[in-house]
Amino acid sequence: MDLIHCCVRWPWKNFPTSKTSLFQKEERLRHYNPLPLTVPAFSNRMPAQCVFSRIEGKGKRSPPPPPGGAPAKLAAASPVASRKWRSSAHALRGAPRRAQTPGSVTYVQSNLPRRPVPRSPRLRPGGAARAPGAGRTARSHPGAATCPFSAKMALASGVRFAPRALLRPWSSPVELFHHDRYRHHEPPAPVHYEDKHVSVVKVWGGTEPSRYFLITARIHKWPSGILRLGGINGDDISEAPRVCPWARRWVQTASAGPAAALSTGAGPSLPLFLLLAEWVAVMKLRNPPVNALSLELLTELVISLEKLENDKTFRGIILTSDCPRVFCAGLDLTEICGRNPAHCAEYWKAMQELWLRMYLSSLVLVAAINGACPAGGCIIALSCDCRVLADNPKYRIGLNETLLGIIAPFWLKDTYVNTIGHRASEQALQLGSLFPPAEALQVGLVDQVVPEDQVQSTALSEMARWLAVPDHARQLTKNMMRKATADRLLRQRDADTQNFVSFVCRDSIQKSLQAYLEKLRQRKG
Ligand SMILES: CCCCCCCCCCCC/C=C/CC(=O)SCCNC(=O)CCNC(=O)[C@H](O)C(C)(C)COP(=O)(O)OP(=O)(O)OC[C@H]1O[C@@H](n2cnc3c(N)ncnc32)[C@H](O)[C@@H]1OP(=O)(O)O
Repeated sequence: MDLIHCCVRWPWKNFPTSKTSLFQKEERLRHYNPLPLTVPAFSNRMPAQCVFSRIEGKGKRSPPPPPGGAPAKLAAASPVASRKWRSSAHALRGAPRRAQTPGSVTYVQSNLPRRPVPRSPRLRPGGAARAPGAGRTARSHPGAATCPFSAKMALASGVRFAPRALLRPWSSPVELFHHDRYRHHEPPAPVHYEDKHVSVVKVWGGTEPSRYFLITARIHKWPSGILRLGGINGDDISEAPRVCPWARRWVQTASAGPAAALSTGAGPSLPLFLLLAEWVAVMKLRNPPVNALSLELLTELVISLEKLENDKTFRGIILTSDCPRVFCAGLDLTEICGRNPAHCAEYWKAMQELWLRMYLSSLVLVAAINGACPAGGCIIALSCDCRVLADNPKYRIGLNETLLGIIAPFWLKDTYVNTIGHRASEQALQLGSLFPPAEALQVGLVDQVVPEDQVQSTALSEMARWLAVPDHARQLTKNMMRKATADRLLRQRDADTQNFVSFVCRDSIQKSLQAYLEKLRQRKG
């Protein structure tokens, strides 16, 4: 299994979930002393100030750490990073303004007189930034100096903007990078590009489609200005010509925010700013050939879930498959076929544990189902909060246990009933129905069916939608909806394990499992 964590620094620990709080935070932001901070180009320890510290004095910029180093640092620093930042923010507020170092481009001041900043701008999440005075001219105010994009960028690109827009969180550069915290880190892809607006200095992260990446780019008119562009892409970003229009457009539309920038064509059209507020982990199941739930995979999943749950910086997980054409083939039948009862018991306990963790997870779980999803695979998907299925008639989803001669245990049945209702479950369970996408959508097994290349981006938009809800309210509601079902298993866990073991260890069941496995192998031939 592969874990990919994408993260974005945001100035506040909790992303504002309502317009009011957004305004409040924006106000707070305005009053920060816009001192140039010298931070390492790839610092993981400045979750907030990074946003305002793109511009660094000459000779002061630390070289970026090797990409392999950053994730490790981040892993260590993430929970305390915001605390550290808070204390540095306090220190900053009282600190005297430093003289600008030669060569640094820290403040962007226009000659226009300052005007009081209106107090109630109209913010449109995801849309073009609109504030009183928008579209008339580029102005400066104390806060504008903190944004390295602001006036110069607008002048360079001809974009007309309002100063308030420059302060908008999503008009600031955002950072997004992907790394595999627990396993390995991919080397950055060699992508270079240069044009009159921007040159891409480095791309961090993989170039594989639908991966997360970070582009470090240089804005030409600001020799010392480094911009980091984060992105989520369904496209292959390894082709420079595709990166650059994206990057350029991002720059040009910075005043309208990344969401608008991403919807300009090269990036997916997402309300990205919501997603960018916190960290989202992407878990890719990777147990070839069919992501069968082996004991090892179950254990990995449980451990990873626990880690992510305990890491308070994460708010959501997107679960998807790294194996072509299969999301998850369900129980690994080789784990229960021809094995001793002790092994079967251990295996089933791991399955219960995973279901309990997923079903009651406080994180938002979105299943990006990019392949076939039978039986246990379907249960994994149903334990998530939301399911996006690729529109391919071969990608069928459902509980087909009866066709194997086995019976779905009560908690699998309950999960099914909770999702599609009693009558539909009764029918589907008895018939062992595997639904093609259109039918799965109709019966309510999945929430969206989209073209295959849009599964990841749709999952991300869904994630944004779920993350827009305050965590505590969403979590309590989830708990209220699901606890009784989970409690039922918790009360009967041992009995359920015994039932499972005695059932699958029966000779007749072993024979039918063997025959089924044989059939699968022959089908391949
Ligand atoms: C009255 C009291 C009752 C008490 C009740 C007690 C409780 C009883 C408990 C019973 C358990 C209930 C829970 C069951 C949940 C399950 O998950 S059961 C597993 C069901 N899974 C399936 O049926 C999926 C079968 N696989 C497929 O349909 C296909 O493989 C696929 C659509 C997923 C992918 O197709 P394709 O890409 O064409 O690959 P294949 O060529 O078919 O397979 C490649 C390779 O993988 C092997 N394989 C496939 N599935 C599994 C699997 N689930 N486990 C292990 N191995 C699998 C397949 O054999 C091939 O192997 P070789 O490469 O040929 O060796």
